[in-house]
Amino acid sequence: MTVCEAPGKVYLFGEHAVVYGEPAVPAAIERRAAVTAEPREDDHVRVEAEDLSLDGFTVEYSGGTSDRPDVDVPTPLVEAAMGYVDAAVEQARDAADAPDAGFDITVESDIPLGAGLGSSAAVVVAGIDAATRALGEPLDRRELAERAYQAEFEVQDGQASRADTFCSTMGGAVRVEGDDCEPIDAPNLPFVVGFDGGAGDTGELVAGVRALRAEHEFAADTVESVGDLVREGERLLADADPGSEPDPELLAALGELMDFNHGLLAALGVSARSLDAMVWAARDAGAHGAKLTGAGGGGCIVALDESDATETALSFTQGCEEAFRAELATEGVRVVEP
Ligand SMILES: Nc1ncnc2c1ncn2[C@@H]1O[C@H](COP(=O)(O)OP(=O)(O)O)[C@@H](O)[C@H]1O
Ligand SMILES: C[C@@](O)(CCOP(=O)(O)O)CC(=O)O
Ligand SMILES: [Mg+2]
Repeated sequence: MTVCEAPGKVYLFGEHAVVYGEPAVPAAIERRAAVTAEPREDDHVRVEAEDLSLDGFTVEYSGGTSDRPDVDVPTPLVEAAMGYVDAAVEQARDAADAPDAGFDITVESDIPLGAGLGSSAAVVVAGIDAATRALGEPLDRRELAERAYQAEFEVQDGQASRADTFCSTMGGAVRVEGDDCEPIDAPNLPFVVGFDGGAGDTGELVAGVRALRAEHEFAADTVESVGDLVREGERLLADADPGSEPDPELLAALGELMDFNHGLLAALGVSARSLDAMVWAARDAGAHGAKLTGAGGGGCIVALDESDATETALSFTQGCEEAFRAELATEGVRVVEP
């Protein structure tokens, strides 16, 4: 039995624009998905995903995607939920040259689903790592990240960047621009997350931005402007002392860029009333800056505040279901049981 766990992430800045080749800076946070992989004698895959919103379920199916699991929940829900685990198993089979390998897979996660904290990437990264290790063919982290990206790319119909999967694999803060992915030094940023209890459909939201961008030059310019502010944010981070407590001037400058980034994302149509309400509650509470994180449409915002004021204000904000401090996860995917 092999167990690996991988972290979720917040976007300091750059989501959506990163899909079109602009740079983005996500940072891994201490909320993890743990995947257990136990090889089987046959070619079946049995998946236990207790944390899924459909009250959790267990399914068993044989190799290949044509054979759908036999469970008592609507097929589209199962397919949506199974997609990433399926894709991870396929990548592991391919990497280990074991097309008929079967597994018992268990997923346990404390990352809310579809909320912009990268639960899909964490499941895929931990899943491929656990399954390849269980087959005795561990991957180096660069290959693991690349295969995890391929898996997300397939499930999301060709609409994915390498940002989530690279960040979840490596941990810490990273910068991603096209296929150029590098860990970066970052100070210990005081992230506060607000969660509206809902979710957004990543594929649909990305497709919406794609359509806007194709239709209006000003939407394409907006995407480019996101890239410009990310480049400015990168310069700020590069000048800061890595690993230290950030000084107030740096926090103020990063926060200003986050505020700007949220405005541009809202212009691109991916914010929501609940996300805007949480962003404003954070700003009113004195956060240095606040923005939605991830695909948007619903889910989470991230704010910078070293005091407790933002977390407290969010917990009293209508539409905010949960507020918590998110520590930077300096370690990416890790083995819990070899
Ligand atoms: N604990 C889990 N078990 C199985 N699948 C999961 C789990 N967590 C997330 N997933 C998969 O990831 C999907 C959400 O991914 P996505 O829409 O990209 O949002 P995000 O990555 O922001 O959480 C879920 O619908 C499900 O398919
Ligand atoms: C919108 C996007 O930039 C980020 C999506 O993040 P999440 O799956 O919502 O955590 C898409 C991508 O980069 O693959
Ligand atoms: Mg995702």
